[in-house]
Amino acid sequence: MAKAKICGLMRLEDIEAVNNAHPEMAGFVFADSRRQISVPTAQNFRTHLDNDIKTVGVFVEPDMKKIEQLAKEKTVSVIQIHGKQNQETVTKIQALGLQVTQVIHPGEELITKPDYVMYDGQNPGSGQLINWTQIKKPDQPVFLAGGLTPENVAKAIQAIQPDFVDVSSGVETDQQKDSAKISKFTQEAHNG
Ligand SMILES: O=C(O)c1ccccc1N[C@@H]1O[C@H](COP(=O)(O)O)[C@@H](O)[C@H]1O
Repeated sequence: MAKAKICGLMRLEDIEAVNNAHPEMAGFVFADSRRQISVPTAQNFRTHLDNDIKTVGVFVEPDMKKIEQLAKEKTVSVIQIHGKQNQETVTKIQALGLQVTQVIHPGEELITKPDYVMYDGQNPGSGQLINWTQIKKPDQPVFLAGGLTPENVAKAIQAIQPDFVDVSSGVETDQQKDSAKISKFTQEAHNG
């Protein structure tokens, strides 16, 4: 069994699909991406999302002004950082009462002290599978991301035994979130 995070929600109907499937976390992308949403959109989505689903703000280079806004309005409770590791930034974000997920690549050493660690590829959100053979388990709860789908997630859980599995492209059809794929992915994660 692994917990699930569905990332890159862009429409109110995506929020409805996530409420129905009920993963543990949902992600809003603030990084430069076709999935990027604004802070007011994320605030609106948060009000429609079930209370017990944790929300995550996804950044490459953290924008502290946006992060302060997100913390103040309680729009997210976790910040996911794909960029360079920097302990000063991690500490600043934690001081706002938010948790931090540091993304690293297979084979890379963790040099910061985040709350969670995520293994993802060099091109986040591209649906590319990562090299599972180079994953070392840190002390923190670990997320596996990169190219997961409803079809391969059970195999990934069996191989790596991550605490969380994370998906964006793998639950889309024609670049939009697909409610049936979101349900199947979440079920497979919870049963895996
Ligand atoms: O989804 C994006 O566009 C994105 C942009 C910038 C940083 C991260 C992004 N997404 C993250 O990528 C992983 C894996 O995505 P995929 O399943 O391989 O498509 C996921 O954690 C998203 O949070």
